[in-house]
Amino acid sequence: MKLQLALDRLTKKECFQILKETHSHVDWIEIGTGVIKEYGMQIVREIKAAYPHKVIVADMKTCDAGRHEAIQAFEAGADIMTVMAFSADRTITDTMEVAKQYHRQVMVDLLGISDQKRLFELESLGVELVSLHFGKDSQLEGELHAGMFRLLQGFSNFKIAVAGGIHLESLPSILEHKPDTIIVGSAVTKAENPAKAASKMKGLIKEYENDH
Ligand SMILES: O=C([C@H](O)CO)[C@H](O)[C@H](O)COP(=O)(O)O
Repeated sequence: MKLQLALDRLTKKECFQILKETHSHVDWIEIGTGVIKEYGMQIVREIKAAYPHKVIVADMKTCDAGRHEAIQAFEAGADIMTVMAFSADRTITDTMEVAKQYHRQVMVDLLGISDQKRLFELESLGVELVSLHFGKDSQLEGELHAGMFRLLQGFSNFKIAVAGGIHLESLPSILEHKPDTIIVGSAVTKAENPAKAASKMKGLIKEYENDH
């Protein structure tokens, strides 16, 4: 299982400081949507240049103009870009077509999707990687819960990432669902000691993998 660190609501200086402290504990680095909106594709370029061996996820949250935005992300050095599951099919297939040309990947963000019908459609579009996502604003009124994994029941072909306010206490119950990637933002970036928080997260993941 990979640990993906999401850099959200941070200045560029803070992003680099947190990466300096945590990079050895994380597998994938996500440049958050808000950070991209603040600094543009340049920050994706700079983080890829600083961490060339890490998988860089540009959280574009593309919902239209898929071809253009996928090119933007991959040209900037992203290994994975995100597109919203509620987008038009054509938006999703265009991003995947560009990804194929660049030998990169697309992560389809399931934020707001609660019906398996869309999952069947995504499967038939050839989607390979999805992220189960409990949004930041919803986190003000609740928590990512195990029931959300029901959406993906029966879909063995998807690689699954999971995100949404995951913290040290909630991580063990998420691990039980064996996602391929665990996305963690605030629990690390807002921690008093981000390195310690990331190392504990990675430690729990490794421990679970050793035991199962
Ligand atoms: O995608 C995200 C969210 O929509 C804000 O842009 C976050 O990267 C994702 O939710 C992980 O962050 P935390 O919820 O803070 O763990």
